[in-house]
Amino acid sequence: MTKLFEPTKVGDITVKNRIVMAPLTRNRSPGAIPNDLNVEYYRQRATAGLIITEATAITHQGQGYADVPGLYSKEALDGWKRVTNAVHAAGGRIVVQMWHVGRISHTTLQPDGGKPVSSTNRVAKAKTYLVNADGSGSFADTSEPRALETAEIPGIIEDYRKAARAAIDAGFDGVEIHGANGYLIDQFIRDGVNDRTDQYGGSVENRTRLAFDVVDAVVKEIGAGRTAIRISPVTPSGESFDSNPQATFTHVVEGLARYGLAYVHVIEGQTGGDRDYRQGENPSFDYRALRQAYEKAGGKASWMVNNGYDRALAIDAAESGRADLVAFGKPFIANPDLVERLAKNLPLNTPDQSTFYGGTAKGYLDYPTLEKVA
Ligand SMILES: C=C(C(=O)O)c1ccccc1
Repeated sequence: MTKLFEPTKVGDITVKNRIVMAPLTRNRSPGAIPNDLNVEYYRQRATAGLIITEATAITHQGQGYADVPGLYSKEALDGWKRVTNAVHAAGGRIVVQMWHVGRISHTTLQPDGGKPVSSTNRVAKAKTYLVNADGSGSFADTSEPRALETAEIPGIIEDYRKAARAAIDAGFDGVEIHGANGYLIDQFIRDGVNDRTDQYGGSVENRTRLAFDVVDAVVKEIGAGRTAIRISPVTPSGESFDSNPQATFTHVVEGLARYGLAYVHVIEGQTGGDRDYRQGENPSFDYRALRQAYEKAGGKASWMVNNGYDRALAIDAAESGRADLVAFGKPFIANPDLVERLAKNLPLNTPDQSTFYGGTAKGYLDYPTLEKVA
């Protein structure tokens, strides 16, 4: 059997294979509280070596889409406890993706209808998902943000620390800090978004300060072996842009190397799109060089790759050592038993895009598994 299906250690977490369920927003947790549907959805997919939950807001301010779950209320944490119990009972391992959306939000989703916060006061040309009074869902332009005051930033870091502690107390095997896809941390990292003049803006050292302060706080709270981070060097999601992604993200991974993290999760290319997406006039991003820089700086975390992987590409990535773990998104939506299908090289169900966001069990719990079609 190829390496992709072999067990391995990811920080403190022992996983039974290298196939990871990528974070997938599904907008099926009204009130930001995980419910029975969510429990069953994650339980169905527990044969993954590791499940990364959908992006989960660390605070009300960190929420940017309707009906996504949170990590900040007792009801939500009780709901997550049921999810982690179900996944563990099924032999799975699960980490939560901790999310602060920054400016990718809408005033109607913010505390007291306030402005979303970011590194900048410039609005993103981006959409967020709202649920209308009649229960229907729709995408809306994100609202104009306000730039965080310097004095507010320690409070944001504290919010991540508290959420990480709450996650472990809710039974998660670890946390993935969402540093990708144009959300808050990425809004600080990218020089095309961050226009600050304080110690969190300008130089790459300053722009990455928030990312490292968050990693530092989470590692100190729950341990490096249960802490991971996701980055997306070139994705344009959330109108993200950086003038020199190779240099910027080489600095990011060199800084991460000192923490002994469980894994580093890298989205290769445009999230959900072109694997060879380029920012502006920059050449193709060199992902091998990125990992080499990480390891040259002393980094030892497992290396997780994502975006557009199929069976052959994933097997090659694992066999060649280019990646330790491969995360699959849409294939896991439609195939709860993806691991078995990949291991036996059997056909995959096709995901139904119309039921990705919002709704009920349809397109969420009802994809057929092999045993059902046998
Ligand atoms: C959390 C997301 C991300 O990381 O891109 C997301 C949010 C809404 C729709 C799809 C994806």
